[in-house]
Parts: sequence; C-alpha cells; structure tokens
Amino acid sequence: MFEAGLLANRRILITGGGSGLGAAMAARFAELGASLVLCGRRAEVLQETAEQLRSHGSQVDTIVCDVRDPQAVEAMLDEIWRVAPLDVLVNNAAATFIAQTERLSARAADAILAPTLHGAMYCTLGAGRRWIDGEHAGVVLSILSTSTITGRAFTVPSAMAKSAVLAMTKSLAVEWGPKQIRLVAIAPGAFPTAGATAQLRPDGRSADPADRVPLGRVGRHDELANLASFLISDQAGYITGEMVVQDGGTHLRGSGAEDLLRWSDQQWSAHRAGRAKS
Ligand SMILES: CCCCCCCCC/C=C/C(=O)SCCNC(=O)CCNC(=O)[C@H](O)C(C)(C)COP(=O)(O)OP(=O)(O)OC[C@H]1O[C@@H](n2cnc3c(N)ncnc32)[C@H](O)[C@@H]1OP(=O)(O)O
Ligand SMILES: NC(=O)C1=CN([C@@H]2O[C@H](COP(=O)(O)OP(=O)(O)OC[C@H]3O[C@@H](n4cnc5c(N)ncnc54)[C@H](OP(=O)(O)O)[C@@H]3O)[C@@H](O)[C@H]2O)C=CC1
Repeated sequence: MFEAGLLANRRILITGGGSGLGAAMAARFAELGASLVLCGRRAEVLQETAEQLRSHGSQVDTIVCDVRDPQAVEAMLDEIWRVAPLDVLVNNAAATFIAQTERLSARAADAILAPTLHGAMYCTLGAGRRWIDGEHAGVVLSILSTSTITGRAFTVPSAMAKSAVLAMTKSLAVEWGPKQIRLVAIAPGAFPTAGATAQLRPDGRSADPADRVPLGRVGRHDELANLASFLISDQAGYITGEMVVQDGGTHLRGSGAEDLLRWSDQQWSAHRAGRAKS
C-alpha cells in the first residue's frame, strides 16, 4: 500500500508499544523503515516485542517508563534525545475498565485519568518543548476513542480523558502549527486486543463485538497500523488537529455501552468481586 521507505529516518516513540495496538503499529512502522523506541511499565513485554522486531532487522530500543510519573517521562525523553531527537510521538498507552460511575473511588478514577490523560500530556509537552527548543519538526499521534464523540456510559473516566486529549490535539495544532509540529488522532472502534478484551468484555456481555458493527466485523490491527503510518508520514503533511474515526460505522449507532444499562446491581457487584479475586 505504501512506498517501502515511507518512514525511513523517522525516530518514533510509541507509549505502550509492547502490546496490542501499540505493538501492531510498531511492526508496521518498522517495516516502513522507522527506528523505534517502545515504552511501558513491564520490561519483559517490551523486550519480547522488541526482539521480534529486531529479528526482522529493525532498530528498536525499549525504555521502562510509567507515563503517570512526569519525572520518569522527562528522564525517558532526555535518554532518547541524548541519542537523537524524536520525529514522532505516539500517545497509545491508556487504561480503562467498566464500572458504575457512582461507585468509582477517587483512586479508581485516577487510575484511568493518570495514564490516559496526564501521561499523554506529559509526553506531548516534553516532546514539544524539545522540538521547539531544537527547531525540529514533529508529529504527535494520539490513539483516542469514539467516546470523544458519543460519550460512553460505564467508562466515564476514559471518555473524559480521551476527550481531553482530543482538545489538546486541536488546541496545540494551532499553537504549535507555526513551529511545524502536527497533532493528529485516531478513534478506533473494536480492535480486539488482550488488554481491551480483559477490561471491557467480561462474561455477560455480547460474545461477539462484531455484532454491533455496521460493516459486520471488528477492525484488523494492520488497518489501524496503516492509517497511523499515513497520518504520521509526510503524505499527511497538511493534516493537523484532526481525529480520524476507524470503527466500521459503529459510533453512528451508539456508544457501545448500551447493553450494560440492562445489568443489575447484582451483576455489577459480581463483576467487581470477580476482579478483586483475580
Ligand atoms: C474489544 C471491545 C472494544 C470496544 C470499543 C471500546 C473502546 C474503549 C476505548 C478505550 C479502550 C482502552 O483503553 S483499552 C486498554 C485497556 N488496557 C489497560 O487498561 C491496560 C492498563 N490497565 C491497568 O493498568 C489496570 O487494569 C488498571 C486497573 C486500569 C490500573 O491498575 P493500577 O495498578 O493502577 O490500579 P489498581 O491498584 O488495581 O486499582 C486502582 C483503583 O481502581 C479500582 N478498580 C480497578 N478495577 C476496577 C473495576 N473493574 N471496577 C471498579 N474499580 C476498579 C481499584 O479498586 C482501586 O481503587 P480503590 O479500591 O479505591 O483503591
Ligand atoms: N483495542 C481496542 O478496541 C481499542 C483501543 N483503544 C486505544 O488503543 C490504545 C491501545 O490499547 P490496546 O492495545 O487495546 O490495549 P493494551 O492494554 O494492550 O495497551 C495499553 C498499553 O499501555 C501500556 N500502559 C498502560 N499504562 C501505562 C503506564 N502508566 N505507563 C506506560 N505504559 C502504560 C501497557 O503496558 P504496561 O501495562 O506494560 O505498562 C500496554 O502496553 C489505548 O489508547 C486504547 O485506549 C481505543 C479504542 C478501542
């Protein structure tokens, strides 16, 4: 679909790049010639993904970093810049779970807001400051959600965090446009991953997420990785401040949480208790 060297000489940081959609983007960016830095909290997950990519000849570094910690983010960016500036930041790390919102503790709300909103903001501000100081062009791609359009019952902190990162994307597209920094976003629909399925699809929900998708199937990871490759490449050099929805038309029917309106308090309590045991 793309010319072979589309991302040659691009240095790209993918937060949460060791698993799921982050790892899928890493594989595609590497195929297109990019050199990668993957970060996340689990060293072994990062290492396994990096080794697979290196076995195909790609240049991949890993850094253990909890993006909730601003000092850790600064240390990671210093380590990266000591070698060479980034060209692209992908804000992909995030967390979510389903819960009745009125029963969320402050700690539970912060467990979602901290990586999803604060983490993306710390990474973006840190990369942006370095790009501006070095008069270096840059691209920030954030992986968001259609909850930015529809809202989403039972995952309210995630919907809030993703909406806030969309606001950052639009705002900084203007503020940093004159500095040759583009900000773009993708709102994926259902692209099953181990992480998303564990958090969002416990027993008792529709077994097949494709049931709700007008196009009749869930997304393929390579489809998301290809869209991401286009958006971060020079081919999309005149696109900034935009979020592209990739969900097979699903959000036009609803947010996807409507089935949970039928859950009883007993079902919610069982779900919570089941999580405490696991
Ligand atoms: C395929 C279809 C796509 C369909 C399309 C839908 C698109 C959705 C868009 C978004 C998708 C995604 O983000 S998918 C990405 C999913 N991946 C992840 O979430 C990976 C990261 N996750 C994590 O790190 C963990 O799962 C998470 C719990 C969020 C954070 O872990 P921490 O160690 O920081 O937190 P903990 O100490 O365990 O818990 C912190 C507090 O949260 C509470 N808590 C934790 N889980 C809870 C729960 N289920 N219900 C209530 N409360 C909960 C705890 O009781 C604690 O509160 P107290 O009891 O008060 O102390
Ligand atoms: N899959 C889907 O259907 C959809 C996904 N999305 C979005 O796509 C992105 C990827 O999700 P997906 O691949 O499905 O799920 P994963 O759970 O695989 O991805 C989350 C990644 O983020 C990392 N991460 C989580 N918390 C932190 C933290 N505090 N610091 C650093 N890294 C962290 C995790 O690694 P570790 O635990 O090692 O830190 C993991 O690699 C997310 O932004 C998600 O919201 C949006 C809509 C739908």
